Amino acid sequence: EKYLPPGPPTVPILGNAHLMPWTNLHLKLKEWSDRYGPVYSLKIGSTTMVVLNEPRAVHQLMTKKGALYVDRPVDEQWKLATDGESFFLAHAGPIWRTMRKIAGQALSSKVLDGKLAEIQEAEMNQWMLDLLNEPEDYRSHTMRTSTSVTSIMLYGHRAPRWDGFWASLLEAIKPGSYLPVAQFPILDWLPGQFKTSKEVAKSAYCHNVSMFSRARAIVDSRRELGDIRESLLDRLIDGLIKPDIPLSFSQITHGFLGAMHQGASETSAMATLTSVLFLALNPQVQEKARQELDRVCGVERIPRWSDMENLPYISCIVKEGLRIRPVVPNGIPYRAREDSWYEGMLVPKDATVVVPIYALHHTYYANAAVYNPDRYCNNLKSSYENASRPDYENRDHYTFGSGRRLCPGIHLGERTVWRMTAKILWAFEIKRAVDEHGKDVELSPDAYEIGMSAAPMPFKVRIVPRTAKHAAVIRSAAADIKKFLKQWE
Ligand code: HEM
Repeated sequence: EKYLPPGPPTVPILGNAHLMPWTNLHLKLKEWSDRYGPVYSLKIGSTTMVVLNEPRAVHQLMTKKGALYVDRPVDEQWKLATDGESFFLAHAGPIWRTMRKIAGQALSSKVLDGKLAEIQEAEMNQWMLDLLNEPEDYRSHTMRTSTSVTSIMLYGHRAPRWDGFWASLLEAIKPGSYLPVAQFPILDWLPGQFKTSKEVAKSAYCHNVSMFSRARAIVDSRRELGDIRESLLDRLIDGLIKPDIPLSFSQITHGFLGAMHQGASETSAMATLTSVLFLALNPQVQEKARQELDRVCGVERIPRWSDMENLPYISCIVKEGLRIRPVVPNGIPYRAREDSWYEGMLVPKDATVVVPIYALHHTYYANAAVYNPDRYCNNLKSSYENASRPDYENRDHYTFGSGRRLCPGIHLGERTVWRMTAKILWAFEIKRAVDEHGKDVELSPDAYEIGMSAAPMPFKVRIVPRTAKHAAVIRSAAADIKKFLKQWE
């Protein structure tokens, strides 16, 4: 005990459990770091949690000793809700390793930028048309587009409408709904009525299994009709991707593809909505982006991912949005496999290890609370390249996690947010909404709903085409892609 990192004073039995807040844990994790040091520990009953709010500690432990921090904490509630199969929470054994390898190959930058590039661009162009026609519904259009891109990649089916089956996959119950704080085992210390009941976890499991099974059934039926597509599931079924060890039907359908869909759709949409919010609050950033876009694409051409190297300021905007409001503010916790040491402090075997993404982003970046895309003008490497750079002090952000459990959708997530950011800025002005008296409607950069992920609460903005010419280009591009998109329905 005496070698543990410092932390708040404990009380008998509870340890620090009574100090855990019900909301805004991300702010508390930062506050404790300011008080007790960047690496600190908490006692939750008999368990130890170690928080690493320091780039050096994350590098030394999560990257250099990654094999020790590759597991997730063991939690009964998680097991009930996922049958122990979910990619997110799986024990880091052979099945998890097999899933990681398949995801790494299927969602590599090469695959995404090959045959699948055109369909991602087309979906985003459709999004622009939707914004043009129904700007007030920008939130649901953004969610539909993000979930559609994911279902095309995973299942070969797009979500043409917000009220159809493929969009409804987004309603798969997220870990956050049955794990409000269970990831930090405080719930075991609270009276029964406050606990997330086991029933909730079990019903999350049944709901998700039925959604993911239906997705699989749709793919199986279309394949029976000879319609074979370029999706991850199609390639798995055809043996074009060969798992190192055989995965059962349920492991592929629920634990792997289902979990990937859960991890993909909302995260990318929320990251884009954060950029929309901060861009509305910072018209000067929009103006600077437009100058770059006009120089590279003019009015005639919609920007594409292949323009990325020539549009560095767009990449800065994407990175700054991911930094200032990370989508998973407290990360997903890890479990220490063995005792290890950091600067004379013990991280004991079985400790829950937390990399507090929001706290890191708001401690180590100059004027961290200020939205300033320019901070990235000398760091245009991808998030993936940044995650493994040896000069860890210059890492762009931790929004996709750390170490060996780094988000396997990092390339797809980054591309989706980049494409949306470039296209919306090229085509539209994002203006503050005005009320009936002509006054700006209040926009708060802090109005977020925070559970396991952080989602900006619905906010009002006006999304206005920059010129009639821009609107015409959107309409003509959308007419061209209608037929192309049809083949994914
Ligand atoms: C902006 C978009 C995204 C963000 C911010 C994001 C963030 C994260 C974070 C923070 C983690 C935890 C990493 C860790 O434990 O260190 C994670 C894990 C994961 N993400 Fe993402 N993600 C995004 C997009 C995606 C996409 C597009 C997919 C799949 C197509 C995906 C699938 C997953 C999966 C399966 C895991 C669990 C991996 C494991 O435990 O081994 N995510 N993501």
